[in-house]
Amino acid sequence: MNALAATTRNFRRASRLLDLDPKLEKSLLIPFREIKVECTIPMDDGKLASFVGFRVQHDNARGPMKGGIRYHPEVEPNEVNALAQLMTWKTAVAAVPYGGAKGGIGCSPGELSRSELERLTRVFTQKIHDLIGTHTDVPAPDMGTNAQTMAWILDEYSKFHGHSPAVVTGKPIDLGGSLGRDAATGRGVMYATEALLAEYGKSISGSTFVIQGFGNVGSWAAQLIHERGGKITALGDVTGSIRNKAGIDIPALMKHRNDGGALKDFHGAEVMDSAELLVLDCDVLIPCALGGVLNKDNAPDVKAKFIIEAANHPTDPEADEILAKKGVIVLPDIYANSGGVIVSYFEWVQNIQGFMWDEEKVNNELEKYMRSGFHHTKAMCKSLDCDLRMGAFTLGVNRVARATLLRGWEA
Ligand SMILES: NC(=O)C1=CN([C@@H]2O[C@H](COP(=O)(O)OP(=O)(O)OC[C@H]3O[C@@H](n4cnc5c(N)ncnc54)[C@H](O)[C@@H]3O)[C@@H](O)[C@H]2O)C=CC1
Ligand SMILES: O=C(O)CCC(=O)C(=O)O
Repeated sequence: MNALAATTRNFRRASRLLDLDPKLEKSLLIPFREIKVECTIPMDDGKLASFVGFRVQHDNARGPMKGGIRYHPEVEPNEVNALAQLMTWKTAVAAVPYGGAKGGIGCSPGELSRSELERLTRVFTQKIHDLIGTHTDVPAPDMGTNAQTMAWILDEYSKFHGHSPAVVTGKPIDLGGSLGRDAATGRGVMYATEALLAEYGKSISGSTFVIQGFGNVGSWAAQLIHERGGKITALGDVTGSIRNKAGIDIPALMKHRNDGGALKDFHGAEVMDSAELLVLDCDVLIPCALGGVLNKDNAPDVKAKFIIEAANHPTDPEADEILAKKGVIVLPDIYANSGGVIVSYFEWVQNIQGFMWDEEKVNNELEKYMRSGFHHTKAMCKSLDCDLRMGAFTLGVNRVARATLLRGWEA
């Protein structure tokens, strides 16, 4: 099922559980604005190349729209729409005063030089600068983008609007970024995992983990889980997968990666078939890469007892049903990976106040927000007798619906 159909299906199920008025349901579903722009740049060899950039602004009832910008060859309008909608429910579950948006450029960032990436980012910003802003729509990093990408957007935007640090989050610290933002999504995943396991009398220490994706989210989740005594028995990224039943030495793997080494060349583990990664025997499976990786074809073979959705929409609704029948507990993306946008909110607040927090404050506040999100999600599960995905969706959708009605925006 495509990403938008899957997200919309979950939204409609939540809407039915909440008994929303069909007109309100319709108004919540339709995006506020969809932007599609041509980005043509000269490449390093002097030839022109054209890329297509998107920004979908889904909803702003609860505040400025917020969400990452993805650089990936598979970026297309349908998926960006789904990701923007997910941001609307996610910011509401996290109880941060934002709506939802998402953007992206269809490109292969690994095949572009640094200067090509900079030109592409600046042209994209020139095309959308009038439609984003500190109090309208605030981008952040996602797959294939990072703090440097945000620095270029900030610089280009500021040429038109004056110095505006709060127009993007996930910036370098030297440009007003927040301490702790780089690790925030992975740290939030770790807190979410702790909270879920505790419900079942378990803990990170003594549990086994398999992680797909070793970029920003996956590598921080792996480090923080390893620090707390979790045993990571397998890991994979776009280049391949590795396993070690005794547990992978994550600090050693980080050093290997930071020295430019590929996963498959790491001496502390054996190379394995990536197709097997998601169905390996483990306590906790954490997808931290692409959407739709758990589907009707592989879900019957999943052996993990818990799935923590660090990636956005990694589980297709058909897989959800199969996993539920098998008794696998799935902690949904709109709660599990909300640590990133929570610390983005702290960054935005610090920029607006012109006052920086220390890292301990950022992490303590993040922990509070993650615990509160879990508590409120569980409360919805209890009152509506539903699973965690519907608990999180009903929590988020209900908060956005209330804000919409209070504004008098009912259709
Ligand atoms: N960066 C953030 O703050 C947040 C990211 N997310 C989600 O987390 C996921 C990962 O994002 P980041 O870590 O930021 O991206 P990233 O670009 O830093 O890392 C992506 C990782 O996924 C791997 N990957 C890509 N294609 C793959 C494939 N076919 N098979 C296996 N691995 C593959 C890459 O090799 C890399 O290790 C995405 O779904 C993103 O939307 C969610 C919330 C916040
Ligand atoms: O930090 C943010 O503003 C958004 C991060 C993001 O794109 C996501 O949570 O999927």
